[in-house]
Amino acid sequence: MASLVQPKLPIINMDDLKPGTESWISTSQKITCALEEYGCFMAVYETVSKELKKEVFDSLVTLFDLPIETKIKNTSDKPFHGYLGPAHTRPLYQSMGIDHATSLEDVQYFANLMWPSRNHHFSKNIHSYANLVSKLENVVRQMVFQSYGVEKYFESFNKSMTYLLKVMKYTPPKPDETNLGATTHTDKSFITILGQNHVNGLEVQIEDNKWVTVEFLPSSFVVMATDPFMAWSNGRVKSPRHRVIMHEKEDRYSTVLFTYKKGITQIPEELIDQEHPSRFKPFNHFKFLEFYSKNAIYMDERAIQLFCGV
Ligand SMILES: O=C(O)CCC(=O)C(=O)O
Ligand SMILES: [Fe+2]
Repeated sequence: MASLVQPKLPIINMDDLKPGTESWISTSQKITCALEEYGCFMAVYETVSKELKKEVFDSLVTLFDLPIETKIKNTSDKPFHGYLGPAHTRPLYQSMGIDHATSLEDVQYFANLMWPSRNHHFSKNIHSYANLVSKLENVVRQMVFQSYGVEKYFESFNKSMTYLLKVMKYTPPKPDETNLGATTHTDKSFITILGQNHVNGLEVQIEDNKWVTVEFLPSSFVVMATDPFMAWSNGRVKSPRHRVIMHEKEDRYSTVLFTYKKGITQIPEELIDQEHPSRFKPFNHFKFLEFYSKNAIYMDERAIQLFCGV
């Protein structure tokens, strides 16, 4: 008999974890299993306080209310890093990118473009938020590296990581309009950490034809593996397909912290053995992004296979 229970993503508490403690070790095992089975999990992370979260999401309402002439000033020479407006394939979607969002000067640069008369409040909150979320990314990456016995590569990885905070607004569909907020894809960052206001809409494919609607808990983020992370792990972690469907009548705001790795990413030799023959060649992450932006034949994990699969 078919089960009536709605499948859910694993929920893992990510607050106050100290390397070497029992809870660190057991959490490392849980997240590695979750990333291998689902490619993502829900992280409960109260380190980002409710007050800060409210400040950030309130400021996103103000940000997206700016005139289009202002929003298009958010440009970048890197693919998918600048303002993206609604298009006929995604009429409900807008996004903006704050590159190097863990640096206060870079957030201020973005804020000064949007509000030439200055908006210190925005810069301060976005900068704190990006830093706290980047700490979660660091812990997740360190734990996975440890679980796979390749922690020796962690420090050098940290030195070449860059952070993009992407912020999104989805409006509810008008009658006769598609309710598709974002089409099915896998992510092209290294790790994605996703947060939202109170409006759900993210769906993750956990098996063929089986999608879960992610019901965010208070103080939670979804941690998601990606094509480059899957390739780095030699196929161990899953790069989950996901999409956004707008069922609600309210605007949905979300944030993603995307990490990107500069230079060449090597697949650790420790992750290649008889049971796991080599599946990917070393790759340049930003070159992959460029390749993907010009050859969007596949929006899912087949893109990285095409780029650097063995
Ligand atoms: O807004 C969301 O929940 C998902 C956004 C997303 O998948 C992306 O930007 O890659
Ligand atoms: Fe995504």
